[in-house]
Amino acid sequence: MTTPLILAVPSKGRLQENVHAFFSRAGMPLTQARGARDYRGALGGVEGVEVAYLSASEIAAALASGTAHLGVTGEDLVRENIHEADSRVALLEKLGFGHANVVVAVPQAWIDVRTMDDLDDVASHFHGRTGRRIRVATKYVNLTRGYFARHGIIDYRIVESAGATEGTPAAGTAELIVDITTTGATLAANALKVVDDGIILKSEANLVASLTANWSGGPLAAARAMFDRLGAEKRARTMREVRTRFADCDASLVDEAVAAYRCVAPFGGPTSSGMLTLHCPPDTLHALATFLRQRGASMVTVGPIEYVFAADNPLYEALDARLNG
Ligand SMILES: Nc1ncnc2c1ncn2[C@@H]1O[C@H](COP(=O)(O)OP(=O)(O)OP(=O)(O)O)[C@@H](O)[C@H]1O
Ligand SMILES: O=P(O)(O)OC[C@H]1O[C@H](OP(=O)(O)OP(=O)(O)O)[C@H](O)[C@@H]1O
Ligand SMILES: [Mg+2]
Repeated sequence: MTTPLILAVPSKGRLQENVHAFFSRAGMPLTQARGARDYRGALGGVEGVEVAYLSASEIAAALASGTAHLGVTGEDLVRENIHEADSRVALLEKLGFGHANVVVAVPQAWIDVRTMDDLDDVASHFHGRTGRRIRVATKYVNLTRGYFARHGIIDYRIVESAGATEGTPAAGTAELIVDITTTGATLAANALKVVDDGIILKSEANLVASLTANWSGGPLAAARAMFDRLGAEKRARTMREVRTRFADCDASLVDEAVAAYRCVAPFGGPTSSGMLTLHCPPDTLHALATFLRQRGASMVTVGPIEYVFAADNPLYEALDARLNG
């Protein structure tokens, strides 16, 4: 038996549902053989994949150590939990969900603190005046150290926080925080504000590959099949199929349409009877349909596309380049 590809996906939390939807959309539903308490599963439609259900932060660790080949987790957790992340994992694709910014936030009452430079001044004064260093509450210890160092801030100390980080300034256990924010509601509710140049990272969920895992044989072949489907679904999702037939439809008209409406002619120019198929992005669709009718089409149909399988496999090529580059 060949060794399986281990795909690590969130077992809980806010990314879980989106990850399931992401694979299902590409025709590869995550299936848990023995119900939701089974922490191993399979991926429908692709042979040789074993799904490991882990927490979002455990996924980063599994990718770094190579116990998982692929995983879906937030970039914030990758950068925080993996030392020199880019040498051990490859962030193959941003997935468009799980958006959150890792930010430096201070009390709104600190009206003189707008920038990281202002914060540096406050930190030095605080140290000089009290003999203590200002405390930064966070669970993003490594991201905080790196960012503060890049801004030349040294007069601070980190108070590790496991949860309710935004409450620490009011509770008197820290002066400021580094945490993630999405809507800003939690920061506002705790009378905190983001420092102007205090966005450490704009994070979202990523498809991440381990560069330390053993890819030989089975796993690489499984990844290729999985990525072929993901790529086909992605191309399909961003396009609509446009069909028409009219006598004056010729190659130059197709060139014009391709240039003006960012569409593609997947099967080339029109047939001898003027039958044409185009793939067109949603935002230029109506303009394209108007153009075709002005040029003589009496009917234009538009439909969704489920998959576009092409010769290339961009995700696989990206992985291959990182593994062999
Ligand atoms: N508003 C948000 N709050 C927290 N995490 C968010 C938010 N929006 C997106 N995320 C992302 O979700 C991921 C965290 O997911 P989740 O909360 O499931 O894991 P976790 O909190 O690390 O799990 P654990 O309970 O083991 O600590 C991070 O990558 C984070 O950036
Ligand atoms: O900017 P907002 O939209 O308000 O979101 C940010 C908040 O959401 C998350 O907390 P969560 O509710 O997950 O609680 P937890 O951190 O205790 O898990 C995160 O840790 C922030 O506290
Ligand atoms: Mg949380």
